[in-house]
Amino acid sequence: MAEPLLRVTDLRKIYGRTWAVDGVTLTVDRGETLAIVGESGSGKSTLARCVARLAQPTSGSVRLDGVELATLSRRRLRPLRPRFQLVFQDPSTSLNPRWTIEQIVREPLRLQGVPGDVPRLLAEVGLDPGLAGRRPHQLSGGQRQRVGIARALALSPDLLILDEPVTALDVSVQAQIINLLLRLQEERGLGYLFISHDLAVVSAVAHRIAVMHSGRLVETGPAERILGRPEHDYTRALVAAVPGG
Ligand SMILES: Nc1ncnc2c1ncn2[C@@H]1O[C@H](COP(=O)(O)OP(=O)(O)OP(=O)(O)O)[C@@H](O)[C@H]1O
Repeated sequence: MAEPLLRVTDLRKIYGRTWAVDGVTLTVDRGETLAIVGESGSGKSTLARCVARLAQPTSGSVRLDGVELATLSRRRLRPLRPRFQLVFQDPSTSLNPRWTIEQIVREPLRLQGVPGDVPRLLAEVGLDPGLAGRRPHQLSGGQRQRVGIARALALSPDLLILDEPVTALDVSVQAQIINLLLRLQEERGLGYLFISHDLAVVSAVAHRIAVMHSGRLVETGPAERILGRPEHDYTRALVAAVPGG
């Protein structure tokens, strides 16, 4: 069988006495969205940060296309960074307010020393390339998140780690960003590790869902099965809490 794009095995992260991530095993294929759902404090963001190596895992394995990331030095990790990129929850804090949109989207290209077509990236995420000279505060929340996505796409990654990417947005804007993410996945064959506490959002994007509780995955399966016939009590409670669910 082909190696999945992302294979996380028995990943752990301890903060003081808290096992924020406690033995997580999962895979994400090319073109697939695995959503991680769970309440606040269940460890979702820590998992995302460990996979992206913004936090150093305490133990366990993170393999991208079979290459181990968890134990690589920063220097050896650097050439692999373009292949996995993060999109953050709040574009108003994750985009440098002093930079223009052009500078923000160009930054990963500059750091890797590669050329790139910023106007084309802006157009690809549905932004008028004429906005390139503006600064983040001159854009709407949805436009800012499109900039965050354009920045993440600049180095042509295989995997996007999306940490609550639409949580800070109005519901109507959420739908537009979700549609954009679906289109980009189809066009580019991207794998998504999609972190969200919102099951309504997750039902629109996920192929599979992993349910996280106290640092562990209590249940993983196809999205329809997890949402329609949850097996674990914790998942049942999450699903029951969704309006109309
Ligand atoms: N840098 C840190 N230092 C100490 N403890 C931390 C740190 N980051 C997370 N934790 C703890 O790890 C646990 C998991 O937190 P995490 O933020 O990963 O959960 P989450 O599911 O993403 O929650 P939220 O949706 O509120 O961000 C919590 O108990 C949290 O207090």
